[in-house]
Amino acid sequence: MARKEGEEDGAPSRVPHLPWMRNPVDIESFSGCPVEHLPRLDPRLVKALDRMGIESFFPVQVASWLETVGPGAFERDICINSPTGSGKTLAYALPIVQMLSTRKVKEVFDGIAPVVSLSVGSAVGQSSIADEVSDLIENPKQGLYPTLDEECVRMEPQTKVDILVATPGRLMDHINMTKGFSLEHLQYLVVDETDRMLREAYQSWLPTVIQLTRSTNQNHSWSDMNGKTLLHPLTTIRRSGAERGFKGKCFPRLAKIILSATLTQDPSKLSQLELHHPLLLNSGKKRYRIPTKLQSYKLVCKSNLKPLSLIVLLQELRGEKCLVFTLSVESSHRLSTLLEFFEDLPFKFSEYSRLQRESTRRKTLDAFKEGKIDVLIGTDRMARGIHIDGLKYVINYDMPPYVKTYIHRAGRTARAGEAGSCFTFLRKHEVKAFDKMLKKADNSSCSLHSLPEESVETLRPVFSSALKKLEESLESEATKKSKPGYKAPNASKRKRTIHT
Ligand SMILES: Nc1ncnc2c1ncn2[C@@H]1O[C@H](COP(=O)(O)OP(=O)(O)OP(=O)(O)O)[C@@H](O)[C@H]1O
Repeated sequence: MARKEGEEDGAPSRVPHLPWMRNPVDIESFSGCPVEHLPRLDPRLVKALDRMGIESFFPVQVASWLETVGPGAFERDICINSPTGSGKTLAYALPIVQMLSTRKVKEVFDGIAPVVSLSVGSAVGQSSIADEVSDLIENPKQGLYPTLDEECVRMEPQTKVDILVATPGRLMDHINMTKGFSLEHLQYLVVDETDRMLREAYQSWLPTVIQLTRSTNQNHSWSDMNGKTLLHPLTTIRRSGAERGFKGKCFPRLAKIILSATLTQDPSKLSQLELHHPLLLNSGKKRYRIPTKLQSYKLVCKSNLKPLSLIVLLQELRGEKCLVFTLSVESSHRLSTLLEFFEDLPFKFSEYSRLQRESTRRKTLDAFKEGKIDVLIGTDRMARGIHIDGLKYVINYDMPPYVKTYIHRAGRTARAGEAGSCFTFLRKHEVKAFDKMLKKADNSSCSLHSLPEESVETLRPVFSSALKKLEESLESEATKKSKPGYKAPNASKRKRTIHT
């Protein structure tokens, strides 16, 4: 039976299930490295990194480079378990861009088509599927192969990007429906946020991708009338150099990098990835690691006073950008509606929820990034993949259920070596469980933070009238929803875009 997230949160000393996880490469034994000192880095990439303001590499980036482009030569699939904000994106993007920039098939393409540099496409459901198709698929140009007998060659549309950034749902949409969309030349597969990706089946996206890439090189060669091969398709030469352990398996292989801040150890989940002699790069000794410059605080208060304590805490933070996490969309909505009935709060806040239209969510996030909103109230949906420059504070309005949840929520701050703080509201009886949960991670010390009682008390009179208004407001919303013909803001969108 598949384990739930919390069930595999073993004690710190627990021996990992899989032999290859027992002796990881310790990312912390690497130090940062100035960009120009990284061996074999293409000078064009040095310039690009300079334009991006990157002067030196973080340890995870150095470790990953050495195992892929460096002496490790990508002989093994790479599994990276490294904290939030530690720079995992560049740790895989840089080696892949460098390795693809020199691949043989590119030279072939360059010779026959006016494409010179690598192109990156996305299939993430942010634009319509039709727009994505036109960005990703090249329709055949007549006369591209003038020497071949037109009758022998069926010119099909084909994928025109070198690197595709995709969400599983949209990827599956293209696999199933887009003519000419093919993964048969895939050289590298990166699965970021691996633990989450493996938890969600997304129409079996992973077995499908692996299956589609397995039969490369064998299928289509073009023949003349006598069966003589005229031209092999423009297949990618996946890897050259030493390879290990390929008994009967396809070669060259599809090389993989998987990454997470909370990498699963569950063998049944990891086996779906069909990793090749995996090598684990791990940060520190423990399985979970909280960023070094993250300060954790707990605030103990009665549940009926939580909204007031939150307001007092937000007043203390003086309008600094802050994310507030609740356990459900309903409680996010309840909390933000309640706050609306407090006048003159010294911070601007907004709800951020999957119940809102995607366009509303995007506008809210932009306003937050631009500093027009100080506080976002939402659920764990905000805990993954969101990077907001200068975000210093995260508040767990509701206690996170698992240490992994804590790590991803808190990890929205204290990124890229910056300092940040995470506050967690707890009821008295939750304190013990919370302390125990945090102990599963490195750097888990957590101090008690108290709020001035008188500040909470001064808000009490407004609180009772705000609560009354809240109940009225929620009642009127419920009445609206129960009327025939009511359509939830994102109902139609959800139907069209599955699982993005
Ligand atoms: N070498 C570097 N120098 C300066 N900034 C960097 C460097 N590498 C990455 N960054 C910045 O650090 C931030 C965090 O990087 P990234 O999003 O890749 O972290 P992550 O490890 O993937 O985090 P998460 O697990 O939360 O997704 C980004 O703003 C990125 O631009």
